[in-house]
Amino acid sequence: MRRFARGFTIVRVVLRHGLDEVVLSSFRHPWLHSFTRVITFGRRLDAPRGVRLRLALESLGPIFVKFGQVLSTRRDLMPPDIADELALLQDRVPPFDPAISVATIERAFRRPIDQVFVSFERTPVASASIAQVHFAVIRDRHGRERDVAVKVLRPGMLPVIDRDLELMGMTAGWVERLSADGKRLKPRQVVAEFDNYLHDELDLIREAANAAQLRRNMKDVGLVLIPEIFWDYCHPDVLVMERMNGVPISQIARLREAGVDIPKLARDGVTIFFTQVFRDGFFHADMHPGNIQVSLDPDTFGRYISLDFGIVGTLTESDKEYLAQNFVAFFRRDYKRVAQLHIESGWVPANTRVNELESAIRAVCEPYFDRPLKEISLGMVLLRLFQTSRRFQVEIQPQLVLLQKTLLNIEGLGRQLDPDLDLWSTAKPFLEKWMLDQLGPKRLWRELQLEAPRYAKVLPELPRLMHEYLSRRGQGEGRAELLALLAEQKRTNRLLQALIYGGVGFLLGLIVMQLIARLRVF
Ligand SMILES: Nc1ncnc2c1ncn2[C@@H]1O[C@H](COP(=O)(O)OP(=O)(O)OP(=O)(O)O)[C@@H](O)[C@H]1O
Repeated sequence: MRRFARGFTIVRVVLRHGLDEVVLSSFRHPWLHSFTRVITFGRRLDAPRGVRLRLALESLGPIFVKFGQVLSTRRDLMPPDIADELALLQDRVPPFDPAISVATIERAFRRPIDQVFVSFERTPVASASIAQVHFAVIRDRHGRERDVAVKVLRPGMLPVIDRDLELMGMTAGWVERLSADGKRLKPRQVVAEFDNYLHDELDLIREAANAAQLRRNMKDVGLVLIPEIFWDYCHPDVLVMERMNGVPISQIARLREAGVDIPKLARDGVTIFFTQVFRDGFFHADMHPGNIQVSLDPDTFGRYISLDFGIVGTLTESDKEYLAQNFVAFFRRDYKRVAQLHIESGWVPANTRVNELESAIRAVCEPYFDRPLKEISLGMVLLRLFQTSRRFQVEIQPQLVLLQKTLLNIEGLGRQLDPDLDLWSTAKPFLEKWMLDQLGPKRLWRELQLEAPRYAKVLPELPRLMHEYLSRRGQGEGRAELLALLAEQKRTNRLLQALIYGGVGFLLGLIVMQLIARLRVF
């Protein structure tokens, strides 16, 4: 019954905001259009479609707002006017009663709150649809008091999320079946991805693990601080981490006044991003200014502070390699190579014609080279490439979409800090060094080291494996082949030995003759 009522509310909101025009525009069933025209007779719609969609999602509640935020990053699927409007969605909800935070913590740790924390601030510092943050003090393993931030999950979210997701899934099914664009847009897949993403966000242990991994990765870079996780105080519903004290990155005037080198800050942001992406293949993918602060503490002055680790992106070795090569080929204007890389990496179907893709990519990229390099937005180039790929039946990989979104965030942030920031010259030495590492002896040595334990295990087993193989193959052809091979190998070895001994003997002979000749001279 509840599901029915919720479904009814959704239809009402869709009709009130005139979204039937958007939803039904590609539907092939004329009776649906006539029917909605009749039931919405006399309706006036003044705002553009993107604004109406944003307002509708806001009125449907936080889960739909989150859905809109996720959709805004899928610029490979959304028309630009809608994506821009969805990007304005704010996850603003009133805080929940602190008594609920306390109850959640007490349930998680099965102790009264004053036995969990030395002190706990009931008024939250921030509140969003999924969680709320409070400050507190704990006693760590060494008995020291530590200031912490406590993230508490909003209770009862799971059933609400599941109900809304079920309705979204149902609607996506209709769109896929009835809309002419259904096959390309893959709405059911989009909802399934959102489902995964939301359920991940409901597990704060996962977020804590992301933070711990990023902190370890970034330790030697010395440009960014990531809160320490207090694992003894973590639970799927509660995350306790070091409390950070920084100035929000958006307060540039305050940072400048405090003496922070702002252009360096912009360059450091790019370095951090490229290190996370290309060195580690593990990057913070929610880099909006609300999650970034700058430290003014004398020991860590001018360093970034990263917060909120709910969304991270991961890249495989081959993704990283192809991306780096793409960037380098792009800056050399080698569009053929860019096209070949897209095919080799499997980002476009193998039967794509290189020259067609090459000329489409040229049309995307060439206009950028009329501008100074510092004005080229790599995020924008990637976005255009994705849009071009749509014509080539490409299914954009989710990790690349996350990367492109983060790149846009970083560029936006960097240029806000320093309008003269030249992203390419900041990134180029990094990428070139990385490529050298990938292809050079360092990489070979690293791979040998990685493989060594496997060889160490396999080598002593080799005679046994050989024997097993021979007995399995019995006296048949296989055995004869193998024996022939072994005989051949023995012959080759003998030949090599003869050559080496012969060569060494010849050299020794030459040296002795030279010595005798010299002795004669003296
Ligand atoms: N370790 C911390 N130290 C100090 N303040 C923190 C810390 N973690 C979070 N905060 C504060 O809480 C706010 C919200 O935190 P966070 O972004 O992690 O929550 P969220 O629920 O994921 O919010 P949103 O989804 O809106 O980004 C931060 O902007 C910051 O002000």
